[in-house]
Amino acid sequence: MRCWILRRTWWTFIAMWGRANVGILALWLGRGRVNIALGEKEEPQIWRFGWSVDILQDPGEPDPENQEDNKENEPPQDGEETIEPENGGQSSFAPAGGGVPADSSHESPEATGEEVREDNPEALQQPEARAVVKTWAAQPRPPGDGDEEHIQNVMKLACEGRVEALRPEMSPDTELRHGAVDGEVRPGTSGTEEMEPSRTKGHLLKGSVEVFMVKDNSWSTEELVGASFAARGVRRSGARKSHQASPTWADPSVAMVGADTDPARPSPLRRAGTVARQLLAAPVASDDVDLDEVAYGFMASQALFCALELGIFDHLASAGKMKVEDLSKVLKIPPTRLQTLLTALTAAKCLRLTSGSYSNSPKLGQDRWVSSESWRNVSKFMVSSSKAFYGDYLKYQIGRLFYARMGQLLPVLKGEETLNYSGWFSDPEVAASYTMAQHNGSLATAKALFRRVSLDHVQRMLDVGGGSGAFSVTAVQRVPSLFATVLELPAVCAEGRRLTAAAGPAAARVEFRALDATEPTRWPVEEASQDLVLMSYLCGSIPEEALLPLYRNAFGALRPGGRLVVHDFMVEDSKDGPALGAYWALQHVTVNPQGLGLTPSGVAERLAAAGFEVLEQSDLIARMTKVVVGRKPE
Ligand SMILES: C[S@@+](CC[C@H](N)C(=O)[O-])C[C@H]1O[C@@H](n2cnc3c(N)ncnc32)[C@H](O)[C@@H]1O
Repeated sequence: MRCWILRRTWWTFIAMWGRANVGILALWLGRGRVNIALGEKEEPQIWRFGWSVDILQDPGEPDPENQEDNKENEPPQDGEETIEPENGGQSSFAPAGGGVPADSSHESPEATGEEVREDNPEALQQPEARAVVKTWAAQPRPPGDGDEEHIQNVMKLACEGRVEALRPEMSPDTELRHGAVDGEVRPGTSGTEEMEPSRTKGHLLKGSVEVFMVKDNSWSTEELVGASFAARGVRRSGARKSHQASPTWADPSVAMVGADTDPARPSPLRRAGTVARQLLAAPVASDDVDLDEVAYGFMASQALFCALELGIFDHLASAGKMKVEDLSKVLKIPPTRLQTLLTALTAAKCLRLTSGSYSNSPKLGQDRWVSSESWRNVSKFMVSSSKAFYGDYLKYQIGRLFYARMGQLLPVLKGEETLNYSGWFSDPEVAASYTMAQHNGSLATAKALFRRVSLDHVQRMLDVGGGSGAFSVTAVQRVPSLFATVLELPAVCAEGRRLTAAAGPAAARVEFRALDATEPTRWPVEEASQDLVLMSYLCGSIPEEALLPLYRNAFGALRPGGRLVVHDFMVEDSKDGPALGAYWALQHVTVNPQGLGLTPSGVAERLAAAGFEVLEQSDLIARMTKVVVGRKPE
């Protein structure tokens, strides 16, 4: 027995010793890989942030006379590596790329550095991994290289914690990180425009870069800056190479290695890119509320609404950039006061301040490598000449009307009476202003909806609570034989007729009929005469008790096989978000306190109760609106 115990102890000791050695070896190997991944030179020389693979393989002083070097520093020309705005405009670098490529088999694991992640993910969290990134980013720029301003800007923004994702349509940070790193392709939407999956891939990669730069507060400024440069370098160089190498957009960094370097000797850029992606995948340090952002967000809202009211974005768009004194003369606002507004807008990233002048997001083709992707939203969405402009929606409806309504939330929650839509719109000015704003907000959404919901075989459509007729106009423009009837409150019908008239001859196929949807009377259409009934943003605007009668009316109006499409602000069935859907539901309390905070299952249950088969529940505007489709059985 003693002998057995001794033998056992001896073997246990040997096994532990062996394991310890393997562990030490693994750590050593992991450390080696990390060092390799971050660059062979302990003290990298002047770093050029990845504009040229050649230079990156051997970082050194760029030759100012060398035309190739200079070319790499030039901003890309319009049309190069860009997506046109109508495609969703998500990425100006990699039109449809990003994520992990479908086929990366040409790469050795060593070249991709993937084993760093798989074998030893902790290695990337080790201090030396970050330290090297830090050293790397902190390298001085060669004089005359022309990028100092950018570096300073990025550093400044990173220091202030202001470099972050701007896109409201993005998924939560964590998802993006993992989505990007795992190369997952997720359909998504951009604002109100639908994106193709391939573009979504690019979007995810782009998004991830922006997100990791900021959101993880556990990172030091140097780490953020360093990793951001790493990721940008990878993306930028890779996008060019993959563009040349293949019409399908693969992971830029991978494409770059495959196309331009010897896989046996991966370039420092490639390795650094891998590290950046690993860091990207690091768990989010905190999921806590940002109390200040929530509490003081209304001040930023007002800055934005005032800028829209004053036409600041339009002025800056025409002039390119303006000093506060010049803008003050144009707007006739005292310079000190205006300065305060401009500072707030700059802090909120609506504007950019460079050498004492203010500008909107840079235009495509300028300043791209640091800023254009993250600072495009104002130029794209808030300048009235842009196709994607929705500033009027924010200005007239959110800024002028809902902002004030929201101030009534507490009394309404406590039971105080409030005006419903019908009462609110008895003031024709309110009805007109609201409806005009809604038109500006809904046209793009309508296009996105009808890309999702087919109009094949739809000849007759009812647009209940159809507002300005934005959805009806879009539908009749798509289908030349389609007739649409908008059922709306009387004051809105008047404004709707005026607005649709501007849509040209197709508008003749849109008619407006007055109706209060809360009154369960029969609708002014024949039974079983409609192919499609649409309720966009109506169900959140009327009391819960009116919903089932409304759906029953829709059922009666539809032919067998016809569909009812409910589109609205909705939260998930779990009722824990998303935030934008939840805020809108809360806003609705101030106009419709008896309303149902909409969820897909809440709507679906009522559709089923009215006799519909529920065909689909899906997102339309990411994190904000959803669509539930019911079909009347044949
Ligand atoms: C946010 S707007 C949406 C308009 C349009 N469906 C769209 O998506 O652009 C909500 C609309 O519901 C209409 N609405 C609210 N209560 C209504 C009621 N009881 N009867 C008819 N329409 C109503 C409002 O007049 C308003 O035009």
